Parts: sequence; C-alpha cells; structure tokens
Amino acid sequence: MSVLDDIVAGVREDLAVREAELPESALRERALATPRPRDPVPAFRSPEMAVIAEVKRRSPSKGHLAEIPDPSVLASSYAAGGAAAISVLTEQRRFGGSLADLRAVRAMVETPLLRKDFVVTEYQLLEAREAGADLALLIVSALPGDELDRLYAVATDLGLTVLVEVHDEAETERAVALGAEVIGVNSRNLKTLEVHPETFGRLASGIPRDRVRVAESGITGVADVERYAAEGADVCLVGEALVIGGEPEAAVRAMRAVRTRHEEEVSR
Ligand SMILES: O=C(O)c1ccccc1NCC(=O)[C@H](O)[C@H](O)COP(=O)(O)O
Repeated sequence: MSVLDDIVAGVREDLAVREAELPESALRERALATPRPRDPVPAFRSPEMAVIAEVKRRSPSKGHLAEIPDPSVLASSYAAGGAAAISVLTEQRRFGGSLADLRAVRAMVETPLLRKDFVVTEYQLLEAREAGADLALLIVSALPGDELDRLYAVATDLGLTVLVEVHDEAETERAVALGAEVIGVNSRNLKTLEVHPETFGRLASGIPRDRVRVAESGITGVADVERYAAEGADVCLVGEALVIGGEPEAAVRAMRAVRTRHEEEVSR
C-alpha cells in the first residue's frame, strides 16, 4: 500500500463517522445556505507571485512541524503578508488538522481558503463549502476512473474553485483535458515522499498559458520562488517553510514580491 493509499484509507474511516453523525442531505442544506465562495483566480493571475500559505502542523514526510494552537492567528499573519489564499490542512491522522481549523480561520480572515485534504467523495466537498472554503483540492492520482471528472463537476457546481494536483505527464494531460483552470504540480512524490524540484519545470510546459500554474511543495524561500517564477509559475503553495520560519508575515511578503512571467507572456 502506498502512503497515499494509506492516507486515503484513514480519511475514509474518519469520513464514515462524520457521515453517520450528519446525513448528506442535511449537510447539503447547510452548505447551500452559506455565502457563495470567493473567486481566488484574479489574485492568482497577478504580476507578482501569488502565494498560497498553508496551515500545517505535521506531515508524513517530516513528522511534527509546529504546534499552531490557534490557526486563525497564523492565518492573520499570512493575510497581512498578502497571501492570495490560505490552505488549511484538514486531514487529522497524518497532518493534525481538522474542519474546526478551517472554521476558525474563516471566522478571522477574508482571504480565499483552500480545504487541503484527500477528497474522494461529494460529502467532503459539501463539508468544505459548509465550513467556509472557497477552493478544494482534487489529487488526480487519488481519483481513479471517472471520479475526477465527477467530483470536479460537483465542486464547481458548488461554486468552489478546484486545485487539480498532478505529479506526472499523464496526470497533467488529464487535468488539462478536464478543463481545470487551476493546476498544481506537486513536486513531492506521494509514493516516496521525496521532493524533486525539477518536476515543476518538466510538467509546466504541458499546461497551457490560459490556466493558472501552481508550484507545490519543498519551497524553502525566495530563491525557490524565483526559480519557479522563471519556469512559469503563477502561484507557489508553501507550508513547512512558513510554519517553522518564525516570521510568516514577512516571509509571505518577500515571496509575493517576486515577479512572475505573466505580464511578459500576456504582452507577447
Ligand atoms: O507533506 C507531506 O509530507 C505530504 C505527504 C503525503 C501527501 C501530502 C503531503 N503534503 C501535502 C502537500 O501538498 C503539502 O503540504 C504542500 O504542498 C506544502 O508543502 P511544503 O511546503 O513542502 O510543506
């Protein structure tokens, strides 16, 4: 069993408990009663690097990263630094997150929020909207057959922007064919957990310029952001470096100051 399979198995077990507590029909009613999600895409297309700053306590690759007793405090620093969106890891067993984290952050900031989890059912998308998320993650390798297409349609019908995550050329082609507006290249191999920074440059050329290209994982500072900007990234998604660095607001501001190739390419 791969790390991803193992994580998804745990996610399904935890989900079964929540589904037993709140039927999908009742959750849907609550979700649809919430305000329409925010659109993060205009901020993702800015000439400066857009940063998705992540609330991340621990991870399978690194173990414990940070306590983060109140995720809304960290999120406020991210917002003050100019984050285009905030990613909240809601998976509990391996990342120490929860939907309560997402709700706490929603109550504090107006910045668009990504529910970062291992979404494999419609129920989780309803939860995302109900808890105040504006974006949801769909990982191509976790969604076999037509599940990716089905959940993408459900998410967009709910008004959520979808970050479609890819790891190789075949997954990139799938994401492009799906019509995904926001495509994330995760440089962390979810089988070995090793980060290969060259993955972004290799796959980005297969993502048309009218889509938003997101570089994910292993970004340690401004030098990495500059490298991804030069390779065509519009957005950098950063977790570990921000939660362990001690100065989240300044770190986001510095990453954000990096210019993307967006203007140059649009003016061609
Ligand atoms: O972070 C992990 O170890 C991990 C392992 C298995 C599946 C997913 C994992 N992380 C989720 C992410 O995509 C990252 O949190 C995100 O890209 C930020 O990465 P980083 O800046 O390296 O913390």
